[in-house]
Amino acid sequence: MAAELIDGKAIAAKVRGEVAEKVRAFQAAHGRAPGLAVVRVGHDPASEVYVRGKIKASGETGMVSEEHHLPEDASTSEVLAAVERLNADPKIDGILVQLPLPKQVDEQTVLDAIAPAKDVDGFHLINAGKLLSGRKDGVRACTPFGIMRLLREAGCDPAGKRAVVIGRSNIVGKPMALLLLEANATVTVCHSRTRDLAEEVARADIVVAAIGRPELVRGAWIREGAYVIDVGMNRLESGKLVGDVEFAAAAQRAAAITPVPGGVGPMTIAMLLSNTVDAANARIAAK
Ligand SMILES: Nc1nc2c(c(=O)[nH]1)N[C@@H](CN(C=O)c1ccc(C(=O)N[C@@H](CCC(=O)O)C(=O)O)cc1)CN2
Repeated sequence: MAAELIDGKAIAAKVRGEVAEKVRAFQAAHGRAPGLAVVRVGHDPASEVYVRGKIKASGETGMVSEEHHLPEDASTSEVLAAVERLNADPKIDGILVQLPLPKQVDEQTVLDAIAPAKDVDGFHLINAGKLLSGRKDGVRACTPFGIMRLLREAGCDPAGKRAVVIGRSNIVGKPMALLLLEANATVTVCHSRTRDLAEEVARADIVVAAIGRPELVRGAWIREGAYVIDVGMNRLESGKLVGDVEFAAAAQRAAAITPVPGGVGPMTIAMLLSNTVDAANARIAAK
C-alpha cells in the first residue's frame, strides 16, 4: 500500500481530548457541564449502537448526556413534543434526533423543530442555510465537518484542488460540497445520474465517496496522489463491512486514504461532541 492511512480512530481520540479540555473550562466557569440530549425513535439496531456510542463518548469528556427513547409507532407530534421539552430545558445545550426515523415520522419537520442554537447535528434549515450563505456562526454537520478535520490532519489543504463529492444527501454530500467550497476547492458533486463517474473521479485531487454502494469507486479510477475519503458503510452478506471505495486498489494510487471501519465513522461522534461544547459556550455568550 503506497498511501498514508488516515487513522480516524486516532484523530477522533485527539478531538475528544480537545473537547474534554473545553468541558473542564466550561464546568469551572459556569458550575455545570454541557448537556447533550439524544432522541431515538424505535428499534433500528444500528441507531441503537451509534446512540450508545454517543452517550458513552460524551460521558467520557465530562459532559452530561441523556437518551430519550420513543416507541417504534411514535407519531410526528410525539417526537415534536419531546424536542420541544428539550428546547425549553436550560440544562440541555445540544439536541440530536438519531436518523433514520420510522417512516410515519416527518423527518424534516422534526429536525426543523430543534432550536437552531441547540441543533448539534447542523441539520436545521437555519444551520444549513448559514453554511450555504458562507456564514461562520452556524453549526456544521458532523460527518462533513469531521472530514475537513481528517483532510487537515493528513496535510491536505483543499484550496485550489479539484474535489469530487459522490452523493448529494442533506447530511453528507451537500454540506460536504459547501465546506470544500468554503475551503476554496473547485467542487463537483456526482450522483446516481452522473454520466461518467470514472472520468470525474480520475480528475479529482480529493474524492469523498458517500453514495452507499459497496466499492463502487474502483481503485483504477483514482488519480495518483489523490486524497480519498470513504464515507460508505456497507455490510456485505458475509458480514464484512466495506466502504464505497475499492480500498486495496485505491490505496496503491492515493496519497492518503481513510479505512472502513476506523476512518470517517469515529469522527462523526467526535465532531458531535465538539459541536455540543461549542453550542454550550455560544448559548452562554448569547445571554
Ligand atoms: N442524527 C444523526 N443521525 C445519523 C448520523 C448523524 O450524524 N446524525 N450519521 C449516521 C450514523 N452515525 C451517527 O449517528 C454513525 C455512523 C457510523 C459510526 C462509526 O463509528 N462507524 C464505525 C463502524 C461501525 C460498524 O462496525 O458498524 C466506523 O466507521 O469505524 C459512527 C456514527 C446516520 N444517522
